[in-house]
Amino acid sequence: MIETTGLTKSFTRGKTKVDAVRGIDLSVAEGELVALLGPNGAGKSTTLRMLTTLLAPTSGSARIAGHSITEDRDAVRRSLGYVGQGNGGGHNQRVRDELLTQGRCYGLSAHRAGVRADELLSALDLGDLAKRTVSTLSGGQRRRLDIAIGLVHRPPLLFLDEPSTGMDPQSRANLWEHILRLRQEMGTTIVLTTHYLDEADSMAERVIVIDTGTIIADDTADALKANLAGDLVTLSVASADAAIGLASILGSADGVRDITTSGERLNIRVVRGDRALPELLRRSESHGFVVESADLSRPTLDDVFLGLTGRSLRETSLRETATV
Ligand SMILES: Nc1ncnc2c1ncn2[C@@H]1O[C@H](COP(=O)(O)OP(=O)(O)OP(=O)(O)O)[C@@H](O)[C@H]1O
Repeated sequence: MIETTGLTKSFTRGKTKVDAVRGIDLSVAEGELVALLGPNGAGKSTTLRMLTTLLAPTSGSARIAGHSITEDRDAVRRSLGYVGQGNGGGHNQRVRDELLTQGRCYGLSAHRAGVRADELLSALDLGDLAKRTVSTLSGGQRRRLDIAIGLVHRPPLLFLDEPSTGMDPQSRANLWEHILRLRQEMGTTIVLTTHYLDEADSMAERVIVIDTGTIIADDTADALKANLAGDLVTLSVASADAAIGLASILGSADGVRDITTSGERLNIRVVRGDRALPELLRRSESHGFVVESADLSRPTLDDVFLGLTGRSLRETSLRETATV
């Protein structure tokens, strides 16, 4: 559905050149649900804007549903829906009229535009709001309308740029219910960007981590967490000396990747915490160390980002948001 080779975009800001996207090679198959995850300014939106033909790449190429984004823009646009970061609905239109107008823009007859509008109102639970003016909708309702607008022409591919940013947890969960249902019913390929680590973790089948314009990891959330971060076992012993002594013994245990001590605590990165913990406790005991407490925590995608870049995604995003 999506194939890119060396996709690159540079901007010139005054005398400064900004390399927003630096040679992205990407392949997304039909029906996949992919999250692009990265801090502010990583190049996620610029990538989406190139793939949707809104921005011309500086170099490299991409094909959407077999069509070149530079040579066959009309066919590309017919193949995709794009829900950008801002709300797309005309504020003074009524909800159903907005969908009718969009359908007409895509060349549907008045009758077919009406049928499609009603289908989408029902699919996105907007039926009760059909006569409401867009400006009176809540943030979550507007986002659902945006998605309906993106789907008017039945595209096989839908791009969502931060679909749930700024929503409360309940509205986010509701939006996701709709996204997942649409996908199940229509088989739509979905590519979205998000800042929400938990969202990428639980909803996407594949997570592509982008930093400074390049892809730095691409896998399922589980595989990224297992391969790049690992679980964290924390053991406490009686003293800092005991912790240092025990660390030298546990370092060679199966599945241990890294051990650090902090006072009487040992922080042990392991491949699979559920398997490693019993072995670590057995070893400690057989060498005469008394473990006073043991804790196992699973990594988050933030740990993955930290492992890859040495920076926390959460902090990077917050810091960069603060300096905008
Ligand atoms: N039109 C533009 N002119 C100049 N620089 C731009 C332009 N659009 C984006 N950039 C710069 O390109 C880089 C990537 O921006 P982009 O919006 O793609 O990041 P992002 O990952 O989508 O960030 P966010 O999560 O904040 O939306 C940033 O440094 C941004 O300031």
